[in-house]
Amino acid sequence: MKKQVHVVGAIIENENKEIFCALRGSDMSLANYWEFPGGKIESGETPEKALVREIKEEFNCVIEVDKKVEDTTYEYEEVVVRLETYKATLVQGQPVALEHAEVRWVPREEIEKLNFAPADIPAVKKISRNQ
Ligand SMILES: Nc1nc2c([nH]c(=O)n2[C@H]2C[C@H](O)[C@@H](COP(=O)(O)OP(=O)(O)OP(=O)(O)O)O2)c(=O)[nH]1
Repeated sequence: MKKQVHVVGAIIENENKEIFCALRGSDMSLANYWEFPGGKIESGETPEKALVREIKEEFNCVIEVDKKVEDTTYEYEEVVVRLETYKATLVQGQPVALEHAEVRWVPREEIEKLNFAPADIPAVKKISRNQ
């Protein structure tokens, strides 16, 4: 059976209705795909707690997690990913890319132009439709 991973992603929006997007580096799995920043939920963690921890670890800032946007399961060649995405806002600091190749604040209606990881597409579509 394929490895199953349960991941959370943050859709962080600023006051200009721009979304924070992160590009995975060429040394990461799913290399060169854009994603909503986040990562794997550790055992005993709530999705919200995992998101706050991952964003602090990878971008050195603090977010507040808001409502859930999407819950998608996507089967990649080697792994099955369940990705839950949540709206979030920055409450402390500005995100800096500690592990990613690039980060960008992208106007909500333009995020569909980025090459997002396949598991993210349902959330990308929802967000760009203004939901
Ligand atoms: N953080 C995040 N991961 C995503 C998204 N979409 C998506 O398919 N993934 C996948 C990529 C990874 O396989 C996994 C997240 O893992 P991670 O970012 O915490 O860890 P990682 O790169 O070290 O993963 P791995 O190579 O060790 O398996 O979920 C997304 O929007 N955000």
